[in-house]
Amino acid sequence: MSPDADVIVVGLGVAGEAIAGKLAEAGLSVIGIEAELVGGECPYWGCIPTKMMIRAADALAEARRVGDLAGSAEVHSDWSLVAERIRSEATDNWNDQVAVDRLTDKGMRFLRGRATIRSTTQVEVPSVGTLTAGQALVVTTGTTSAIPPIPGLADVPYWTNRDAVKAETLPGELLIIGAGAIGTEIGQAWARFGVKVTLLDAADRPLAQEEAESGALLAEVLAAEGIELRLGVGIAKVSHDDSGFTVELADGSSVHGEKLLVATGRKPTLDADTWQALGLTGKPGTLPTDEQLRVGHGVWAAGDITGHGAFTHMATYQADIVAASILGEPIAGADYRAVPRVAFTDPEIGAVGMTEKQAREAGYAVQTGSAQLPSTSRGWIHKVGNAGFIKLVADTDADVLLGATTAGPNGGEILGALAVAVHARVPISTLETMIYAYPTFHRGILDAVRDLRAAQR
Ligand SMILES: Cc1cc2nc3c(=O)[nH]c(=O)nc-3n(C[C@H](O)[C@H](O)[C@H](O)COP(=O)(O)OP(=O)(O)OC[C@H]3O[C@@H](n4cnc5c(N)ncnc54)[C@H](O)[C@@H]3O)c2cc1C
Ligand SMILES: NC(=O)c1ccc[n+]([C@@H]2O[C@H](COP(=O)([O-])OP(=O)(O)OC[C@H]3O[C@@H](n4cnc5c(N)ncnc54)[C@H](O)[C@@H]3O)[C@@H](O)[C@H]2O)c1
Repeated sequence: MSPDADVIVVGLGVAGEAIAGKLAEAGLSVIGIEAELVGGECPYWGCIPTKMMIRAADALAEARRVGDLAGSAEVHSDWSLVAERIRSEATDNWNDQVAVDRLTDKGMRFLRGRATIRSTTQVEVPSVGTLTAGQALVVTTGTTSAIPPIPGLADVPYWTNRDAVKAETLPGELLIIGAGAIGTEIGQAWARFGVKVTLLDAADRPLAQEEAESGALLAEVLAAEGIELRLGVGIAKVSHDDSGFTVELADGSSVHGEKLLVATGRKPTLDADTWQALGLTGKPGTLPTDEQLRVGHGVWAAGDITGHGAFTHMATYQADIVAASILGEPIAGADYRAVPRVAFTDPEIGAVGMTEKQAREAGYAVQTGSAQLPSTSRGWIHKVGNAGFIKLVADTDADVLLGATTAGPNGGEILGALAVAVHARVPISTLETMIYAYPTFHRGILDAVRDLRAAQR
């Protein structure tokens, strides 16, 4: 029996859309299957709409800083502008026709439906039947919200990021379980629009995977903006009645609020049958891949499902490798040493590579150096809203950086320089002797390098 296509791509989110488009453009016959919306989580319920919220919330915060710097400003927030922008500009009212057309114009055959992977070459699609790939099966099915097994939670009408992104009006109060990237970004943005936000996390600080200093700084800033933080305490029970949600904590206290957002991480989308169909053993989880993103013979994966960081830039990075690998083109294998992360809070928390703890646990000879932004020229000029720091994590044997954090105004942009340094293993002696423009925030890197050198002496 002849195959139905050279390549079948299951899941047309960020990674699948990029791979299917590249392969179709290169002349392969490609079938792409999507259960929901082509583009996936990022454009419709993730990165883009939440960053529109943050852009608006940051404008409110800056306007409120006028009193300290330039006179006075009366600020009135109006969420309807944000909701309308998300609906019309970001998501086209959650309609993916433009994205579908972009792919079909490249020659891809599009199928809407939830595919079931039957083997390393065969996929079943409702009302279509079984399809066979001749050359490659690409699994790009992403992740969904992980809902923890907290007693009572499954029985209450909690929100995930999807409900928050679709909100036409804001509640008076929002409880958020999870002070990670989603919880802190949405929590701060909504608080700036007047919502009384409570952030709950079992970990003792926000962004618990990042440097301890990042969490401490963010906790201080969020508290100063009126957000209640209940950190380092587990959640015993959740209940809901006409007056809203009650979250009972393990220390015996409780909090009450109108809406409850659960932002406790993501989980991979593959069940046990799919896992077996792909020839894998053990418990289903994220897909194990080699450096060309191969899961096994004729099967590739990319994006969140590979477990190398749930970021759009990871999905697109891996997509390029998958497309080249299938086309037999030369490309460097995946390298995860310098994965950049940015929490788009204010201050932005940028980070790349290893944290100090990770570097020490990996056995490197570690030395750190840091600079506080308010003590730099630009930070001092900036004044209100200048909280932040730059922290470098060095391998003193090799004299290169293993990781870095850039917290502060434009922290995610300043990160760029240090992402290059970690990725390209730029010698610290080079970072020490290059010229940094004055007075920029990134000039703080030089202060942090000098602090590192002083600690080495
Ligand atoms: C609130 C939020 C904010 C975020 N902000 C950022 C950010 O600022 N920066 C950043 O880099 N990342 C951000 N992310 C993460 C980013 O959205 C993801 O890393 C990215 O979407 C991953 O792309 P993907 O293709 O792996 O998966 P997805 O985008 O999840 O796409 C997977 C697709 O596969 C489809 N699918 C699944 N199973 C099947 C099946 N059996 N058959 C057919 N189709 C199927 C799904 O419907 C989905 O469309 C954010 C995420 C969230 C939730
Ligand atoms: N700016 C960005 O790039 C961005 C923004 C949003 C989301 N994302 C991606 O989406 C992923 C998911 O975001 P997220 O914020 O849901 O996850 P996360 O992993 O960043 O944070 C989850 C938080 O929930 C807490 N938690 C887990 N179970 C808990 C429980 N039972 N009780 C109390 N607290 C609990 C954890 O301690 C953690 O702090 C992120 O890891 C990131 O990859 C990226």
